[in-house]
Amino acid sequence: MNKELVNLAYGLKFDGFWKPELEDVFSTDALKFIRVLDQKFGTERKQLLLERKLRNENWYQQKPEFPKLTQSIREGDWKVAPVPEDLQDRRVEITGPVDRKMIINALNSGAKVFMADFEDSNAPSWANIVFGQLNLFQAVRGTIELIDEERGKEYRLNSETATLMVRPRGLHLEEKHFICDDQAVSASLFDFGLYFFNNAQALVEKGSGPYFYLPKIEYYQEAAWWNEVFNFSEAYLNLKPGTIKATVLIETINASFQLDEILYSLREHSAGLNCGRWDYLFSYIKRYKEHPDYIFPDRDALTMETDFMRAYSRRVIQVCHKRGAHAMGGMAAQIPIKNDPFTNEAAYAKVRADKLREVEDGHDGTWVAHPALVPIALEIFNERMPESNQIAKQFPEYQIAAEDLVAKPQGQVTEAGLRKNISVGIQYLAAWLSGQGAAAINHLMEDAATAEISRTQLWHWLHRKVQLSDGRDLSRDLFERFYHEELSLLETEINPQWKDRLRTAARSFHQMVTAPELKEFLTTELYHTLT
Ligand SMILES: CC(=O)SCCNC(=O)CCNC(=O)[C@H](O)C(C)(C)COP(=O)(O)OP(=O)(O)OC[C@H]1O[C@@H](n2cnc3c(N)ncnc32)[C@H](O)[C@@H]1OP(=O)(O)O
Ligand SMILES: O=CC(=O)O
Ligand SMILES: [Mg+2]
Repeated sequence: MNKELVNLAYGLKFDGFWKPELEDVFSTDALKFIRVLDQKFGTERKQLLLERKLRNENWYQQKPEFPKLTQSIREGDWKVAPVPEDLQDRRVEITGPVDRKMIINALNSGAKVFMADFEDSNAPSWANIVFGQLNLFQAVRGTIELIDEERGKEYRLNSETATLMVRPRGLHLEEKHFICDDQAVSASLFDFGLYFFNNAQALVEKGSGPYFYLPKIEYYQEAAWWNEVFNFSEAYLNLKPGTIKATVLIETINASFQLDEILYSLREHSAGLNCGRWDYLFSYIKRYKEHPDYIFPDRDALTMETDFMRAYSRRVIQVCHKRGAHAMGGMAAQIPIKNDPFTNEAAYAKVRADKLREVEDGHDGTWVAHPALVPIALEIFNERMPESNQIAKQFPEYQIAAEDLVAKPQGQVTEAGLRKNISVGIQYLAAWLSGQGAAAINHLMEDAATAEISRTQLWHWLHRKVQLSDGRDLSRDLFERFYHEELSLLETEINPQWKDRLRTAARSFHQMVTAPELKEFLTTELYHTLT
């Protein structure tokens, strides 16, 4: 890419570093497409975000209900368009950031689908974003490889690989390295647009297609916006309408009330829904932050067995199957524990139990965070779901009312839970600020969604001066004591070389937790600090 040419020809201002090998991805035609997308859809995205903000103000004071305006959609007899062959069987999907080695490992993992993630598990530094696009460009063409000389390991794709899906960043995020009319372009349009423009044709030619996961959608109007983006993009490349397929993550409390509407908005492009449980909890805590009766217990107590979580996941299954769509399960946070077979087995047992509940409840597939968990989840789904999916199974017996989706969480807030949130939050932020969007902390997968639960819970508990299980009220002084003790502990354990980074992360985390207002996303607050 010639920087000056881009600046002159397309009115885009480019402000990132450049490497010649990126030329494949940043052709001037691809950049022109980003420019066109942003011009055509950028203003409406901002409008949607504004509406989101207005709707979310005092959300908790409104009676939980399914929208009256769209009753006919909920009661209507319609189905989504069928999905292509390579999206029929999605029993196990592996996810991971758009890192070169992980892309190769995930595609070779034996999972049916790999979701390459620009979102929760990716810290959106310019390097991660652009090399992520290059990695995917080569993955689509089968040329991606990595030679790790130090470990004497070479990575290439097997002859059979997982179907590739890509998760662009959410609507709230921007890509600051591309400026269009003095404004940063939408990160959603940037990630989607570049991947789509560079790869859609090649994917179709090899019998697959441009498939996406859409994160953090809150209202069906946002799904309708994506649908327009898809229609326009297909026409731009002369692709058959409906070539793009997308699974929407149901990971906000608002979206839970609009499942039919979201599927309907995308019905020619829909590849079902997925239960993004971690962001869902984060969203629920945010929307109920002012409610006098809602206190969320320790993070560990908020499991999929909790009434409101079970109601949410079962409703996703019920609605998806009624509409002929896949209902995908979510991510258990356990990952393998090396050199400790006993605790490792306990972690695997938790994953098995989670996948068993999902398949028995009616999910058509699930997510795993690590290649070692692919066979574990496959075994459960193979045993209980002999067909490619179980969409044909209807669940009229699931009687889920609006109130069930927001049933009050039960349980206690403990000192241990509080300390864990502080420690995990600081450690995750330190990883994120150094460019790593997913990390293994306390043998669990942590990413932006899980860390957000820790942050919002602490903010909520502190601002409500919550009573701990031992009877103490959480005063600011008590919080400060826990915070400093947890930070000191981390400082003694960390390699001295990383101490400064840890302290910077701790300062940012502390600031967000003690701020008078709960910030909507840590990723938007801290994006400016990522280079
Ligand atoms: C809330 C949500 O949005 S969930 C979805 C988003 N989150 C994710 O996708 C997280 C995905 N998982 C991960 O990022 C990783 O598993 C982590 C960071 C949690 C742990 O990674 P590591 O510390 O590297 O794990 P570990 O050392 O056990 O890895 C062993 C091997 O598996 C590979 N691996 C681990 N996880 C993955 C993955 N998800 N995809 C592909 N390869 C993986 C590693 O690269 C490593 O490869 P190598 O042996 O060739 O060097
Ligand atoms: O994206 C998935 C989630 O659980 O959040
Ligand atoms: Mg998420």
